[in-house]
Amino acid sequence: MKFSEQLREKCLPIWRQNHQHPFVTGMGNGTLQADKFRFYMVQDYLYLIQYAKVFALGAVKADDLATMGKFAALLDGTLNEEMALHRQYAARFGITGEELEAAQASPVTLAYTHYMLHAAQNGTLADVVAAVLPCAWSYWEIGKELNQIPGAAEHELYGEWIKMYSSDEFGQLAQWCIDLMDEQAEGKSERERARLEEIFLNTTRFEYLFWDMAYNGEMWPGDA
Ligand SMILES: Cc1ncc(C[n+]2csc(CCO)c2C)c(N)n1
Repeated sequence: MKFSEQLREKCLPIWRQNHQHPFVTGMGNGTLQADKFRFYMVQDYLYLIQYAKVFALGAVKADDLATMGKFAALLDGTLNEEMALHRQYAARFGITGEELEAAQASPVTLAYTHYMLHAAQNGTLADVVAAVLPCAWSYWEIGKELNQIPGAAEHELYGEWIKMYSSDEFGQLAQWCIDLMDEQAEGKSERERARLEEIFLNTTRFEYLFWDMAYNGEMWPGDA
């Protein structure tokens, strides 16, 4: 069995919880309250900034030009395309550029992004991939599932999100990460594989916590 298949099998119960989370099902059937998505958009913007840095670390840790180039392209795409799209999408929810720039990371956003950065900074290329893979893979799975719901991709608020993450372009990125994970896990010791599994499991858990944080609008105690 491929390493990525092992990872998926191990995390399947959490993936199921992600798919059943009211934030996710609410995007699919259009019942999610706009203010919950608004909260998510702001936090996700902050998340993407840090995620871009993890891609930059992928270029640092890679030891062949093709992989370095791919991480550099992902970094460019995230910073100069995806984040611009995010700002446009956010504007539809009344979120201004100033609000995005001034936003504070919630406890879960901070914990999740710092965990990924810690794993990436202190580990090998395999650690970088284990940290980013659940984000790409789980969003693709969720995007594809929601896209099968009749009318979901045309919903005026959540349709764009569903179209973006179910797109072939996004699927290719997820598949590239899966293949790189398998390639990097090859020949690694049991101990190293266990560490990669732990990173993958923890970022998978953080994906769930991120949906939950957005659904409940969780900020720091005392903050609005
Ligand atoms: C909490 C959270 N998790 C995953 C993603 C998905 N995602 C973010 S960046 C990226 C790679 C392509 O730029 C992917 C797949 C998200 N947006 N927010």
